Amino acid sequence: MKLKTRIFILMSVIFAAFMVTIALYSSYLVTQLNERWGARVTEKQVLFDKHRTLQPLLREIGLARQLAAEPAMLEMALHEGSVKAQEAGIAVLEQYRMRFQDHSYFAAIIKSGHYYFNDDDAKQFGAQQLRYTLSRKNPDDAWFYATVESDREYQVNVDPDAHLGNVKVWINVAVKQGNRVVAVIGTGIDIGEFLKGTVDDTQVGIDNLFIDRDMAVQLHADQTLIDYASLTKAVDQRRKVDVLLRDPSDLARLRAVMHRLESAPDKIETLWVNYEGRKRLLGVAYLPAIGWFDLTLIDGGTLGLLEQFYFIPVFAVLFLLGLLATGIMLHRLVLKPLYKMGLSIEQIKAGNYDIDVPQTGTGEIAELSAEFRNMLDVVRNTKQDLENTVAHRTAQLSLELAERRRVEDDLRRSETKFRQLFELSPIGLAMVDYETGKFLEVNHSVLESIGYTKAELLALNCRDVTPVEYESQEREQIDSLNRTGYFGPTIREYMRKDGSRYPIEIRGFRLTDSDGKMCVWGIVEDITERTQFEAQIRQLAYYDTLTQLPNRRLLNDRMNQVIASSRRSGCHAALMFLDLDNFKPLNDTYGHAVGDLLLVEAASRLKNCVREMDTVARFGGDEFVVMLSELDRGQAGAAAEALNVAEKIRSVLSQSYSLTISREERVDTLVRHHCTVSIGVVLFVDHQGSQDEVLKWADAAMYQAKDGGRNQIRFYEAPV
Ligand SMILES: Nc1nc2c(ncn2[C@@H]2O[C@H](COP(=O)(O)OP(=O)(O)OP(=O)(O)O)[C@@H](O)[C@H]2O)c(=O)[nH]1
Repeated sequence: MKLKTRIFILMSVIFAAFMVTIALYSSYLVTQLNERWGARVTEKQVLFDKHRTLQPLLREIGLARQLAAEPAMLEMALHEGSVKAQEAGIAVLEQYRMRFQDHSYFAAIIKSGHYYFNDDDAKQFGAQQLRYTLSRKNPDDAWFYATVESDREYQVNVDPDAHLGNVKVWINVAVKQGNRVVAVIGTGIDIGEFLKGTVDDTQVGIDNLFIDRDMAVQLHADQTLIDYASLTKAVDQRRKVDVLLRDPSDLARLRAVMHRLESAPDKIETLWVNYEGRKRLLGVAYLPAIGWFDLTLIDGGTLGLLEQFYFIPVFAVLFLLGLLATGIMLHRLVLKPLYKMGLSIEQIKAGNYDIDVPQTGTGEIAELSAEFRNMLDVVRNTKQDLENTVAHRTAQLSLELAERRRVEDDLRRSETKFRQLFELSPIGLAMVDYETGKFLEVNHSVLESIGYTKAELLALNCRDVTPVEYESQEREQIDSLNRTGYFGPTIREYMRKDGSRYPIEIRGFRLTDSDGKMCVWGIVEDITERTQFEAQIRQLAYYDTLTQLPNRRLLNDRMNQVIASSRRSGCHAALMFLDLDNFKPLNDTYGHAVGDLLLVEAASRLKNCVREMDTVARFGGDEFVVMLSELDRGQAGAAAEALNVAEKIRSVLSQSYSLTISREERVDTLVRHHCTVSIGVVLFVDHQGSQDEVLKWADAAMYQAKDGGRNQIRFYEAPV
C-alpha cells in the first residue's frame, strides 16, 4: 500500500476516533450538565410549589387548631343541650369564620352527630348553622368517623360535600377532652380556588401534583385524577400516582425517595422518570405538616437543557480542515519529495544510474534527499568498482580457465596414457570391490587369459573364477590385506570361461578410489608360459635329453631320498651300475645316431624291468644306473630280490636290437645289433656314508663283471 493511501487512512481513522470521542464526551457533558442544571431548577420549583401550597394550608390549619382549642368549643361539644353553651360556641365559630380564607366553618359534635356549618356572608341562613345530623350509615359521612378514629390531631382531606354540593380541601381538627375526641371542627377551601393558587398555577412544561404517603393523588390540575376522600377508602381502592407514572421502576424509585424524605423532610430529591411518554425530571419534597409529598415534573425543554453541543459540527469541520491542511502540507513537504525520489529509485532499478536526482524538500526531507544523492554517488562508484572488479576477475578467470583446460588436457593425455598402459599391459591388472570382491575394472591381459568379455567379467566376483581349493588361500590373502594392506605374490589358478584353469601369480594392494570407496588392485600375471618354461628347464636339468631318463643330478636326489627312506624303514635298497658291452663298434660302424637309437631302446627296456617307485637313470655314455628301494629287510632276501631284477635286466638288454636308420631322400636301413650288459650291484641299508661311495662300490662291482667276461652280474663285496 502506498504511503499516501496509508496517511489518508491514518488521518481518516484519527478524524473518526477524535469525532467519536468528542461526540461521546460531549454527550456525557450534556447529560451531566442537564442533570445538574435540571436538578437545581427542579429543586427550586419544588421548593416554590411546596411553600405556596403549604402556606395557605398551614395558615388555615393553625387557625382551625386555634379554634378547636377555644374553651367554648369544648363546652359546646359537651353541653350542646345548653342553649348558653351552644350560643357561645356558635358565636366563637362565627367569629373565626370571617378569619378563615373560605369564610366557612364546620363543627360536628360526636355525642349528637349534629353538623354545624356556615359560609353565608349574606346571612341568608340566619341562625340555621345546624344543618343536619351525621349518620354512620351514610357513606358521605364516613370522613367524620374516619377522622375521629384516626387518632390524629388534624387531617387534610379533599372531599366533595354531598350535602353542600361542592368539593373542598377540608381541614379536620379534633376537639378533645383529655384523649377523647368529642367533636371535629375545621374549615374547607374550595378546590377550584385552592388549585388556582397551586397546581393550576404552573408554567408550561411544569406539572405539579401532591400525593399522600400511600401515593394517592391529593391535588392535581386535572381534578378527575384526584383521589377524593382518601381518608375513607381502603389503600388499594385509592387513585394513585401510578395512573401517571406507568413505569414500575419509576414507581419503585419514587417510593424509595419518599421513604428517605420522611426521615429528612427538609431535603428535596430529583429523579428522571417517563411521564406521558417523555423523559421528565421529577422533584420530590415532603410536607410533614399534612403528610403529603409535592411532586413537580419538569420537561427538559422547559429547563432549557442542552440537546447537544452545537459547536461539535463546527469543531468537526474545523478539525477536518486542519487535517486537510496537514495532509496538503504532508503531501508538499514529504510525499511529493518522496515521490520524486521514488521515480529516481525506479530509474536506478531499471539500471539507469546516470540520472540527475534533484535536491528536493526541506528540513529532514531535504537531508534525506541529500543523503539519497550521496548514496547514489556511492552506488555509482561501487557499481563502477564492481564492474572493474568483475572485468579484472573475468580476465583472471579466463586465464585460470585456460590453465585449467591445459591441466585438464594434460590430465586427459595422462589418463589416456595410463589407460593405454593399463589396457596394453602384458601383466593382468584387475580392481575388485574390497567388501564384495566384485570385479570393478580389468585390463585386456586378464580378459585374454580368462576368456570372458569385459562385461561378463565385471558381472562376476573374483571368487567365481577361483577354484574351491584356493578358498583357504584367499582367506589368508584377505587377512593379509586387513593387516598390512597388501598380499602376495602367491601362485594359484583362475578358471577360464570354458572351465579350464591356468596358473597365475597374483599380488594385491588395498587402495581407496576417488569416491572414497575401498578397493583392491590385483596384479594378475598369467604364468602359463613361465610354468612351461620352468618345466622345460627342470626337464633339461634333471633328465637326459636322449633317453628322457633322470640324469645324474636327479639320481643324486633320488639316492638321497632312498638312503633316508631306507634309514627310516630299515629296508634294504640296491643300486645297480650298468655298462653296455661292445657298444662302441655300433657307433663306429653306423654312426652315433644309430648308437643313440640303441641307447633309447635300452632305456625303454630298462624302465619296463622295474617298478614305478624304482629309478632308472642314464649315468653317461652307455652307462645306466638302476636303483631299487624298499627291498627286504634281510640282506639275503634283498640280495635275492636285487639279483632277480638284475637278471631280468641282463636278459632283456641282451635281446637283439632292430634299429631303423632313416636318412633324407633315402630308403630306411634296418640294422640288427646284439649287445649285452655288465651289472654291478650294491646293497645298502642304514647307509651312513656318501652316495658317491655307493656309486663307487657299484661301479667297482660292474668292472668286476666286465673283468669277469662281460654280460655278468656282480655284487659288491666290501673288502675284508
Ligand atoms: N652313439 C653314442 N655313442 C656314445 C655316446 N656317448 C658315448 N658313446 C660312445 O660309447 C662308447 C663307449 O665306449 P666303451 O664303453 O669303452 O666301448 P665298448 O665297446 O662298450 O667297450 P666295453 O665297455 O669295454 O665293452 C664310446 O665309443 C663313446 O664314443 C652317445 O651319447 N651316443
